[in-house]
Amino acid sequence: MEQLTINAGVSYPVLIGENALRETNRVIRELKPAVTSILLLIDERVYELHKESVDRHIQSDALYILPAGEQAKSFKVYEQAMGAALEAGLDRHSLIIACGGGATGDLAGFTAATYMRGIRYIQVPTTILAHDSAVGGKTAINHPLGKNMTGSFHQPSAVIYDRSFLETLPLREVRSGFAEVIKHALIADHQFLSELMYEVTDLEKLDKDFLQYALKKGIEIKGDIVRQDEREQNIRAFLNFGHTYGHAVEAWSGFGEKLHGECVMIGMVYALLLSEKKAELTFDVNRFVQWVVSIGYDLKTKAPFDELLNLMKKDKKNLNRKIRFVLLNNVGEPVLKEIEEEDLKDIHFLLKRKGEIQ
Ligand SMILES: O=C(O)C(=O)C[C@@H](O)[C@H](O)[C@H](O)COP(=O)(O)O
Repeated sequence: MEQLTINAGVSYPVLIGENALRETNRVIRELKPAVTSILLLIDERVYELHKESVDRHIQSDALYILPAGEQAKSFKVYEQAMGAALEAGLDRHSLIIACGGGATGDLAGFTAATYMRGIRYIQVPTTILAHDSAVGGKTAINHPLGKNMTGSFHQPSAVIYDRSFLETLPLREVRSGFAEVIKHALIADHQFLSELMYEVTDLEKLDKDFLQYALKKGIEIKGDIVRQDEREQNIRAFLNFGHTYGHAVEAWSGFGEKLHGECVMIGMVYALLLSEKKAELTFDVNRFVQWVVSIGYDLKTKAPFDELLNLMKKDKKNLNRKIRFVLLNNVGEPVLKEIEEEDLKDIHFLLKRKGEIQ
């Protein structure tokens, strides 16, 4: 098992490896002040598939089962989770444990951030996607008008990433999560991207050790950015590469029809095409597109431009009503730029053509 430390205002460990879950009770015992009671918020599918090891290694005083996937990030489920915390009698020294993918972590983290104005929580991510969302303290729920519109920066006390959860992930979830790994490479590390493009030819047959290496690398890249800018005042926005258009597609399709990472991949290709036009990108975007299509990403979307534009107008990176995009001057050289609507429209139709001939 490997251990990383994230420094983002506070410091906390990320344990990553085959049997990381076994460390849960030790990690909790080491928290100061001592934890008085524990509420486990867990994704229903994860509980179905991993009940035995979860019950054995996570000793909670109360448990509340959340709907699987993005549906958990609603005001209704937030109210229910808050109710579960109140009924369990959590106090200010209690702990919430989030066991599930990105949506579970975001909902549980937001519940912890707001319960009695903030209590501690631990992330137990169970998906590839959550190597990203479990680290860095962004917690939120969705609004029909936009993704993650109600939220808070609230760092976890620890992240316990047991890779045995990943073995039961459906291929679509693997693909969705891997988009965020690719994002970390694109924004920060040319060499890492080359390794991914060379090694990953079939997402169904990912080598376990290579996957752990890639997840750790992604977490290190993210940790380094979050250490410098916890609250997204500047460079943390780079972690949002692919998310401006991606979140718009996700919200347009009603949160669920397409998975988050599937939308982020569409958004990243969009941002790469935009980077060719509005930044100095000379990287071979066509080769990248061929690779991602060959490993199963679908770049098609039926979303009409005007509706995506209205959603992008609500993006959290915007300033003074101007849409701002993370572009790349090169792989590993992100830049935040204001973009005009005409350019956004041109690239929307360029991406549509690429999607149709993929
Ligand atoms: O941690 C960040 O910062 C990110 O932007 C990472 C994203 O991959 C993640 O999906 C995040 O939750 C999106 O945040 P938002 O601010 O665009 O809602």
